[in-house]
Amino acid sequence: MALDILIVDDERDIRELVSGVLSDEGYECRTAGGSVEALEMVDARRPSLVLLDVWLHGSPMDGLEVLDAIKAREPALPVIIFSGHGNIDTAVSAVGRGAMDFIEKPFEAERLIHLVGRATETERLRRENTKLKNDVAAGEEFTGNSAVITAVRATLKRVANTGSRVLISGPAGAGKEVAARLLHSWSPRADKPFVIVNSARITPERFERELFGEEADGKLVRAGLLEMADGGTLYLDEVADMPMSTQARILRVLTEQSFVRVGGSRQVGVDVRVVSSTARDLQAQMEEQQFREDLFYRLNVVPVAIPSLAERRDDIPALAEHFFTRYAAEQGIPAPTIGEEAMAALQAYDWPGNVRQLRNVVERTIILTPREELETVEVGMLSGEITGGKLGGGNAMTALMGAPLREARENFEREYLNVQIRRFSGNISKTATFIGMERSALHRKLKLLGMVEKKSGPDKA
Ligand SMILES: Nc1ncnc2c1ncn2[C@@H]1O[C@H](COP(=O)(O)OP(=O)(O)OP(=O)(O)O)[C@@H](O)[C@H]1O
Repeated sequence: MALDILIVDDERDIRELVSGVLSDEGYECRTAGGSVEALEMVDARRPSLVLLDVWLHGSPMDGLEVLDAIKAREPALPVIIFSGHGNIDTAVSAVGRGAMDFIEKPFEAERLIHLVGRATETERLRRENTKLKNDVAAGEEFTGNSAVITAVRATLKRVANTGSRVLISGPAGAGKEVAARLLHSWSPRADKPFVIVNSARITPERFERELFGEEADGKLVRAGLLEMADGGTLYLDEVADMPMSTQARILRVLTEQSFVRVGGSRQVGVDVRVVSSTARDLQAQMEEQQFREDLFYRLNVVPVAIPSLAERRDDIPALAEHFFTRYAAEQGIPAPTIGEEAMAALQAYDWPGNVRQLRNVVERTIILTPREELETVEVGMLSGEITGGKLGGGNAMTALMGAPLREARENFEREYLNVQIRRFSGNISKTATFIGMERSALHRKLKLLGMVEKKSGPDKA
């Protein structure tokens, strides 16, 4: 995770010496011999720290003026001043003008390393935090062991090292971002930033500024998301919401690995891996001229589809346990066990909001249930939206009471089998085992009740 240091000194020997010492410490160094070149380099790519000489012979600006120019661009960018004997006063005034510290020439390598380490501490912490956040999100582990999620995980693992572009499709809340973070954490870019471009939340007017940053009179005004993602992964969330004009520009970035900031003319080079996601049918968007076909083919090198939770109900137990454990830990209580009936209700529900909704339901259950009752999660603790009328809820019971026994029994059986079959994703063998019936007997029962077997699910036997 090399931090980028810009060394500005008119003496070549000093530049080379400092750059040698710091490179040995694992920093990436750029050097400039004069003020124009120095500011040019700051504008081309924001460094993590600038080491700046007070005297810059042969330059239009001296060190203090360069310091002012840097602070005008990026007040938060740390600068350390090199001062010679006899200009300590100047160095002190530089600190008054925003320099972080100064170091007197000639200096010991140890002192230089110490000062640079201290000056870059904030930047290092910021990067480590980003990494930590990525790890935590990846720490979601992309829970689930259904066949489809296992296959998705295998694809992500296979392409993580390659740098190929990946397009993740699936409905809202299904886990597209979790998958993208996992891919990033498995890639060689893991310790570089994972930057999200949330296309649905950025207004079309602001889009290009957000993505490409701004420049005025050749000077950096604000770095954009692309620049911040340099070396890492850029996640284009809900890519179909990107305005057409931006689509054309992003296409150029993909082919040239460089771009021009808004209001600028210089080419800024970046090395980013682009992972995008969509909940919409991009094919239809293309037919309606809402999405560029050439961009689609560039982004969709490796397609990864994450189905809705209802299409992979076998993941529900693992996900529910994962969230109950997590939210119980947050409340400082032991992870509850999930009662059989409660689990059946969770597995039978359709989850229009997918994994996000499941997570919210679990969180709500943990918060709303008194602690002493939380040893086992019972069906009654789950919110009505999950159990509503499906599992012997009030309405269903009233309907049964109003019917003769035979009809009531048939209605009950129909309802019961419906839930169980959905719970096992249409797998008749698993359903039969669970309800304690022979498979053939279950077939007969379903026929008798006029229930058509679901055509989905791994086992249509
Ligand atoms: N496989 C998973 N394992 C653990 N948590 C998951 C998983 N999938 C989704 N989640 C949880 O659901 C939340 C929503 O997932 P995510 O943000 O990845 O969805 P998405 O498909 O990107 O949808 P959207 O575009 O609406 O954000 C995540 O914050 C995470 O808590």
